[in-house]
Amino acid sequence: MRPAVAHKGYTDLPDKPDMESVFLSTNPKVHVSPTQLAWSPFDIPTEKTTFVDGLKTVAGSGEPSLREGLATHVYTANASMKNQAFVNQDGEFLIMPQQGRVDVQTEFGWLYVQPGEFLVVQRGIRFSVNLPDGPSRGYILEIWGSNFELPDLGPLGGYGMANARDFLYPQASYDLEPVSNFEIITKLNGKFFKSTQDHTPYDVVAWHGNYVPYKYDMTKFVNIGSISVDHIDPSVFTIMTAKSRDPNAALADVMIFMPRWDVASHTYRPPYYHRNVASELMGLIYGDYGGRSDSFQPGSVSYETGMTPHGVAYPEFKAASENPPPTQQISLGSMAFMFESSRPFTITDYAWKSDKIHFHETGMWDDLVNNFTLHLEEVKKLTNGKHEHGVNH
Ligand SMILES: O=C(O)Cc1cc(O)ccc1O
Ligand SMILES: [Fe+2]
Repeated sequence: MRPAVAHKGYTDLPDKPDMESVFLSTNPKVHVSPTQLAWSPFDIPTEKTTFVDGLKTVAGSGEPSLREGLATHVYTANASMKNQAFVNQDGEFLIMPQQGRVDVQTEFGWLYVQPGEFLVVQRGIRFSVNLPDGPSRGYILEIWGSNFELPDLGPLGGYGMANARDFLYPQASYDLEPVSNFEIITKLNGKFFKSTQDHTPYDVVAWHGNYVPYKYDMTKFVNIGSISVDHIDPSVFTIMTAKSRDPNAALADVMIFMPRWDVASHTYRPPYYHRNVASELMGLIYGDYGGRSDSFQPGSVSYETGMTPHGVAYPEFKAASENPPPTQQISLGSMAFMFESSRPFTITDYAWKSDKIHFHETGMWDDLVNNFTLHLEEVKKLTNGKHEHGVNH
């Protein structure tokens, strides 16, 4: 209804001592360590703290003005943002509540996000975090110079892992209440600024396009894994990826470790003891993650920099080494293969005329009845004929 440019100008806000945006080792405020690091859950303060007040940076790399790098934050909040919006002009925020739901108003509409889900708000979009039922704590991954996208599925084909259909977008919604004093907090180059305006930013009546906040329920993830041998590279657990300028290395991958069958034979199934190129910052939404650090709890953070050795503690190693392999196997003692092409084949004269050629007995599918209509008839009986075709009950 009113353009965002209509405001009363920017004023500087004091630096946030618990936030960082310059991760170059020449910055005396950042620390370098090859040690395995871990943090217990960060306390939710008792004094009034909004999402923006409660932002704290844990680790990162690069610097936002160069459009290169990323930062990992946690937030702890106990108060909704009232007549206040936040806009990050540095990069994209992926927000993963760990405790307490958040009801997030954005310029494009509302997104209600619970622990187990995450929300992505792109660079430059105003949003307010409301707490519908009490305090909230969560993890944030911020990326500079890139956007989150689904990974290529490669040989998996058309679907699996995070399916596009499970990403939810807000419905356009707008506020009409007269607002006399609305505050916008801007983050630019890690510094904070305030501007006020006498109208709400949530006055967008319609939108189109795809540069829009979205959310994803991580329990919808379709796990892919080995069904023969070997512990697969955890890249199979990638929900979203963000490209870097190096075609061979992502700026960031967001991965999930959730309940799944781990059925491989002759395989040590926990994460192998490893030293790898990736820097790994992990959190826990709920439950446990065996043996990673001595006190990894929901809300904790653990971190190893690339090439720092790590792996599970001895009790996990022992249990995994002693557990018998699963016994159920498909078609034990058989092996089939397939040659596949995008091209329709034609059949040679030799093959066509061969006395080996034969055709399927068409009757072999006759017993397949129309279960859909049969089911409807059944429902009709159970509902005394009140069930109508095509009506969704
Ligand atoms: O270190 C971890 O716990 C994460 C992880 C999981 C896995 O299955 C393989 C490698 C890896 O880094
Ligand atoms: Fe690892």
